[in-house]
This record gives sequence, C-alpha cells and structure tokens, in this order.
Amino acid sequence: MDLHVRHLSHRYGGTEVLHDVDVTIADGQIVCIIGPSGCGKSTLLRLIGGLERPTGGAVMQVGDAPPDSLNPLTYIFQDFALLPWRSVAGNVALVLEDHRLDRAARAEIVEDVLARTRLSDFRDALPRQLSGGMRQRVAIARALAVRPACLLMDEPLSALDSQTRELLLEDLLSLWLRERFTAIYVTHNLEEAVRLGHRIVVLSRRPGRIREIVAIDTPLEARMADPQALDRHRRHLWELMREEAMAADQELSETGREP
Ligand SMILES: Nc1ncnc2c1ncn2[C@@H]1O[C@H](COP(=O)(O)OP(=O)(O)OP(=O)(O)O)[C@@H](O)[C@H]1O
Repeated sequence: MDLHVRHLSHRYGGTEVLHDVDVTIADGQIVCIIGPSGCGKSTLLRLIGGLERPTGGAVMQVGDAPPDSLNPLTYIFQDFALLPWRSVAGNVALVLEDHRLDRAARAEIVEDVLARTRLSDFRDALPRQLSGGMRQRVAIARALAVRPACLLMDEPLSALDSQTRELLLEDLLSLWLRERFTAIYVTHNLEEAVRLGHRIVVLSRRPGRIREIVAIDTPLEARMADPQALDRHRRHLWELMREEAMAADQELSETGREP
C-alpha cells in the first residue's frame, strides 16, 4: 500500500501549521521527516495517521494493506507507552485484545513477533526490569503485532542515550532488511535520517512547507560502507535545516521582544 499526501494544509485557529505538503510514501520504503522545532512534523504524522482531520488537502491510501493487517497505520511514540504491570508478552498481546482472534491465534502472533524482534527470552519480564532500549523494542514489537501497512514513528529513539540509540538504529535497519516494512519516521537527528531514510522530506519553519525531498539511492545495507556519501547528504540536510532553524529562532525572539 502506498500513501499519497496531496496538498495537505492545516491550521490551529488562526495559525497555519502546514502548507500544501505533497509527498508519496511508497510501499516498502522509509520516508524521514525533518525540520526545525514547531514546523509541524508531528502534526503531519497525526494527519497521515487519521488522528486529526486536515483543514485542506487529503491523505489517500493507494493499493491494499496486507490482507491480515489489523491496523494499517500504526504509531510508535518516543515514550514507549507500555503498561507497567504487564509483562513484555502481555504488552504486545494488549493490542490484539480488541480484535476477533481466539486465544491460540493471539498467542501465535505474540510469539512470532517476539521472535522477529529478538525478545523471546524476555517475554515474562516487566517493563521496569528492562533498559530504555529494550522497552522501545517492545513498543516496536507491539506495533508489528497488528501487521501494519505503514509504521508512523515519532522520534522513536529520542528518549534514549546515544549508545542505546545506535543499537536500536542497527536493530531497525536489520528489521527493515528482513521485513521491508513501510515507515514514516519523524526525527531531529540527521544521522538517523541518512542511515534509515530512502527519502528525506525537509520541512521549512512554520508553516511547514516542503523545502526539499532528498532521495538517497545507496541501499540501506551499504550505507555504512560509504561514509563519505552519508556525510555529503548529512551536510546538505544541515545546510537546509540551518537556514530554517535560524529563521525560526529569529521569529521566536522577535515575538518575545518588548514593545
Ligand atoms: N493540538 C494543537 N492545538 C494547537 N496548536 C497545536 C496543536 N498541536 C500542535 N500545535 C502547534 O502547531 C505547531 C506545530 O507543532 P508540531 O508538534 O507538529 O511541530 P513539530 O515540528 O513536531 O515540533 P517539535 O520538533 O518541537 O517536536 C506548533 O506551533 C505547536 O505549538
């Protein structure tokens, strides 16, 4: 299933947050979204996920979701959102409880997804017994359990320390190489964007408009072998971001200025 975002605009009251955003998310690809603080990245993700209705434009699902998909558009948030009193397996099973599945089918999905995310040995652990990185792996497992057509990831690694972030980034890469999932990945981190993104959407300061869509053709598995190319992309993205971030910063200080 592809997602077509067409002429998407959004306002909160009198404030325009997004302006005429057009992007296609192709099946099996990761599209990263970057842009200065407050430019509307999370809003764009919520509009794509159907949590809010845009004031202009549309998001179209083109093609079919996987036939067994229980929730075609599934979120992964930065704060894991696990229930502390439920085990790892219990947290994953939670998202299946609203669906008409018998106990055996549910257990099969949970075991399958724990194996795919290499969490089987931790199935009975409680969230408080796990590191931040492992908790986020549980959140990823839980999202995969509903067999999404597209994962909507809002800064999924930003609550983690830098080493854990790197480990989880590698985890996500190897998961993508095995499963070719589709994702929209909001991040502030240019390293994550150039390591994970097939395409990187750079938004301008608010109201977020598309400044540029950067395509990276190097396959994900080959990127670490070509650090110069990654660095070139990272520098290009920073040039785009820098101008926007500086202008956004200026606007904030101007609004705060005494008359
Ligand atoms: N529910 C809401 N009601 C009113 N204004 C909102 C609402 N949600 C977001 N905004 C405003 O819309 C703008 C965009 O917010 P959004 O969270 O989408 O930006 P962002 O790019 O994800 O920011 P950040 O990088 O800081 O996470 C901000 O000015 C924010 O204050």
